[in-house]
Amino acid sequence: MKHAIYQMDIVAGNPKANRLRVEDWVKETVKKEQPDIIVLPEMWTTAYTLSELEKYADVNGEPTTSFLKELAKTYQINIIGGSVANKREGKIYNTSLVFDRGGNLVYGYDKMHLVPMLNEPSYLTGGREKVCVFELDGIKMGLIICYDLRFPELARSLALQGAQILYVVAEWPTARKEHWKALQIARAIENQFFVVSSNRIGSYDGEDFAGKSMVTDPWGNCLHMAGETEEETIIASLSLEMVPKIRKDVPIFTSRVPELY
Ligand SMILES: NC(=O)CCC(=O)C(=O)O
Repeated sequence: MKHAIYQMDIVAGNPKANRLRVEDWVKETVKKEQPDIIVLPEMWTTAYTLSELEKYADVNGEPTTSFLKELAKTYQINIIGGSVANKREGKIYNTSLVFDRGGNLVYGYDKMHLVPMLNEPSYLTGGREKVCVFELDGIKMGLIICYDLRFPELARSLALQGAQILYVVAEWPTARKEHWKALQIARAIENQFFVVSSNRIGSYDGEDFAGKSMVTDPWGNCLHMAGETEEETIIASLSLEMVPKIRKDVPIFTSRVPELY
């Protein structure tokens, strides 16, 4: 399954400009690489303009849903749509949307762990739906948003539900870049699945973002890592047969005794 991961800079508070950038990137990348699936970062329409989200947030998932749906259908690609600020019933969520090649919305997720270090709890509402896996091209996958990466129980739940790939869409700051790398490798090793991430670069309101979008295999090898400061596209084909092989060779899922812990 060929992935194209967009490590992008984000124009703060300008959803229209960011949609144009994504549209151009998809057009160019599909022409050059014919990926099966594309991956975008967290809050890619607005950046962390939290105090202004009343103005910039989507309303009931629009216009992002129509925009990504159209891209998926036009280019017949699966889309892990990063996340966007999304207003529903007077509350703003940090919402991820996933589309298949036919433009069908196959999964939606509201970020459940809001990050205190970036002041999210003052502006956003955390999702309270139980997480689940979704399927694209017949492969089970899970998706988490940035700070969620620090909660191993969440990734484990998705692995137990059969995920072979975990996507992490992020705006992870440079200040904690060592955690970013180590946590992805840890989640990959302990759950024996691929971890694929898209992080932004650039700065907003005094915070620098780390880039270093990554692809880690189920053995914990980092197969790809982007740089820290430039927009980049990672192209990665995943050998999914590694997942059952490693789960057979190091059978942690049959060795677990969850009733004891
Ligand atoms: N956007 C985020 O969730 C940032 C998470 C973060 O800064 C951290 O976990 O550290």
